[in-house]
Amino acid sequence: MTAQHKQLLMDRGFPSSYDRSIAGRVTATIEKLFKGTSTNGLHVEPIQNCADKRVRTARVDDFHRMVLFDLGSWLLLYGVYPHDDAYVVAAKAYARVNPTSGAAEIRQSEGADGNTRGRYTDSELKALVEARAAELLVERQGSQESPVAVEQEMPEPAWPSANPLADYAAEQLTGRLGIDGPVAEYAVNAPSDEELLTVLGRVGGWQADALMDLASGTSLEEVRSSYAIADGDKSTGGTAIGVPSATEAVVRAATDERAASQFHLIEDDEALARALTNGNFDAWRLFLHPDQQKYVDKETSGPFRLSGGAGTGKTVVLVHRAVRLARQRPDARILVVSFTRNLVEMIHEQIRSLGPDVRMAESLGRPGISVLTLDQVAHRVLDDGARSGRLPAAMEAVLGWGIRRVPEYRSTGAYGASPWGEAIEAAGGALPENLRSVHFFQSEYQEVVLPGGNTKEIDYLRAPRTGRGSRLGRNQRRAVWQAVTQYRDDGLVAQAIDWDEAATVAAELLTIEKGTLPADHVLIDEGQDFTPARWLLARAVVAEGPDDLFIAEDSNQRIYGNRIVLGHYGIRIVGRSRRLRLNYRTTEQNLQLALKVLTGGSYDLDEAEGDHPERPIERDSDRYISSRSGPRPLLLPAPDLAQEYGLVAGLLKTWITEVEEVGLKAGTLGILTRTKRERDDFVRAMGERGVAVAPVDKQDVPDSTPAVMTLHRAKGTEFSRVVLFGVSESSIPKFFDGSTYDEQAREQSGLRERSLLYVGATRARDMLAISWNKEASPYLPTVG
Ligand SMILES: Nc1ncnc2c1ncn2[C@@H]1O[C@H](COP(=O)(O)OP(=O)(O)OP(=O)(O)O)[C@@H](O)[C@H]1O
Repeated sequence: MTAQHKQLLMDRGFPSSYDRSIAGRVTATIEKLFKGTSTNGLHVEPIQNCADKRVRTARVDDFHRMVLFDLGSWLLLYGVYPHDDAYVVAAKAYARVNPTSGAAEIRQSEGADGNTRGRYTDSELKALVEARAAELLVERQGSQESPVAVEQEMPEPAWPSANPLADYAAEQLTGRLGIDGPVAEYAVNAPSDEELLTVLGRVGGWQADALMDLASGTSLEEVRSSYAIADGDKSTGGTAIGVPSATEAVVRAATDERAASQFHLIEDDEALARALTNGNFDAWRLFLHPDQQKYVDKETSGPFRLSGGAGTGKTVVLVHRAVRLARQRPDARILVVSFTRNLVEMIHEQIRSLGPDVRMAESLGRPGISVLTLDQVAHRVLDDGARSGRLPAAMEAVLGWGIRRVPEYRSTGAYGASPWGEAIEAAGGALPENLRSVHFFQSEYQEVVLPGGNTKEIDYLRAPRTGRGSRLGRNQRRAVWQAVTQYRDDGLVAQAIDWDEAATVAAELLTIEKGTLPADHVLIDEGQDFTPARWLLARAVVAEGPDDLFIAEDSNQRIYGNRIVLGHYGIRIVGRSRRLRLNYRTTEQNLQLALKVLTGGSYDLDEAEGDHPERPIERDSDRYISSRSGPRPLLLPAPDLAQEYGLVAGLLKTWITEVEEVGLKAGTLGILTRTKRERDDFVRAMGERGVAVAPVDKQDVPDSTPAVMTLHRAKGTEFSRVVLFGVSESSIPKFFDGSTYDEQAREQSGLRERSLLYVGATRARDMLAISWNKEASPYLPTVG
């Protein structure tokens, strides 16, 4: 490599250091830097009296300069700043290797007072620790003076919670991990989790990441193995705080693969083009958390389940994994599945943006990546089955009747007119009144009859009903079967099947065809919401073996259907189940409120799978945590609906102005309601108050108008700011007629309602407001 041609290292903070409006000029500058620092118009200059003599600034435009480090054949891009700030940053920034962990870090030295990108300087950190030490002294003296604690029963507030690092000693963090002395001191003494995370947000870099991982329950040794590059006794070339390290040591540390979450390598034009898809360097494409990277790369011996709370980057991992597989195995048929067409479109776009070079399949079963819902997969399999002539036999095996062409599809519509409504009449009087419910029949059919392959009464009479609530006697089972027979007869007359039947028939077809299956690797997002029939299909589209099924799911976000056990449908994940814990989307304040909504619900599936995850989530030390801090959620109680509309209309007017001021569009605001009717009423009420908002159903979210949608539609989406509207006692939980047909159904409906609120509260990146009228929903935590 000649001195003329440079390779680039991009610091993780680089993409967020400048406004997107100058993205084009930043890219042009980087392209020139690639060709060499002496390229025309760059004016790459060293700085006088700087902390690190390798620092340079380069011209981006008349108003902005880039700060970078010239590290021989590598240029390390640090950030882009307004002209004057750039000089302040450049004078104080230095590149150093941490002597304990061996990790590279760019810091700003003592005394910097300009643009620090929101990060602490070395001297500010010292001051912070001294202030906390003084506070602690006062607290200790105070507690000695008044040792009598007043015992009082207090409702548990949403925040703040105890500092999760309080049990560590500062020396452990410094000695084992290489955390700076002042950061370690503060971390173990922080008054609460909220303050700890706010401070870590300003510490930034690998040190903040490592401490957040510790705070979410990862062990010290695991954290060390994620971030530490130090290799036995070999010298890291590290230096003390304030002292730049040798170029060779910095380059070695920053280009090590364990530094990939902090520095992105751009070695050639192709890598630059990839990094820059859509004209932007998106963090989710360039800087994966070490755990995310692990699950992108992991070669599994069979089905693998990746759990993780909302916003932990499950979809991001899935998208990276699909692209990684497609690059490594260009002829492989990779099927990526999500729950709705909207989500499928979103994932499709993300795959295109991460891997513009990878092959998208022309159709299911062809080489490349297909992104589909499982219902689309079922339809295509049925279509093939109709062409090969095997469809009637497969339908016969599942339903007891079959036809040669692909039947119509009918909705089972538990909330509207359902074909089950009439079929139930056929059950006669043997069933108790509470079980004469569309909801009961729908779930009995989905969870027992279809996956059990029941086509005759005798099959159903003997069928295990594991996991179902009410026990049924023989006569009651007979009555249920009468209704099932009627339901199927009605289907035959209409030549129509429902989507669960379609999935079961498709699974049957794939099993009896014995030909080539349509996929080599299947990656499933939103796994918590699929019914047994969809799992049977997912299992059937790919042969058992390495990397066959990769399932991302969050049982806390189950908002359809009931809890199920994958092992019952041939998907054995025992020993292959892991969890992501760091939330990238939601601020810690919003996340903690969302998690409190779940309190009281029992969601964990691992036990049911017979699995022993590396750490069950119930353990105290184990928790989801957010990498970002922000304002606490805004609570808007109102005495009646009209005033609730008024409050939210006022808030939206302010928010629209505020987001537009920072260059965002009003379409980044979301208002979420419990029902479609509440959504439509809301749109009308805002219109009357002069606030234009757009109802969103199947269509895309609008660009320049706040979007109003149901909590169900909001699954998988995100907004900069969110209003949860109508979180009133009268709206949430909402138990529809017949949905709570027995004790267990009631409990599961309650969990789904909690999950809906959790999903809603975790859609906001920056701000969350919650409004209600009269009494608040009982699921809303006490907020203190
Ligand atoms: N390594 C990362 N760096 C920066 N941003 C990230 C990273 N990983 C994820 N994100 C961002 O966090 C947000 C949530 O990611 P994603 O949608 O993949 O999470 P999820 O676990 O699938 O969420 P949910 O279950 O709530 O739908 C997205 O905006 C994504 O771009």
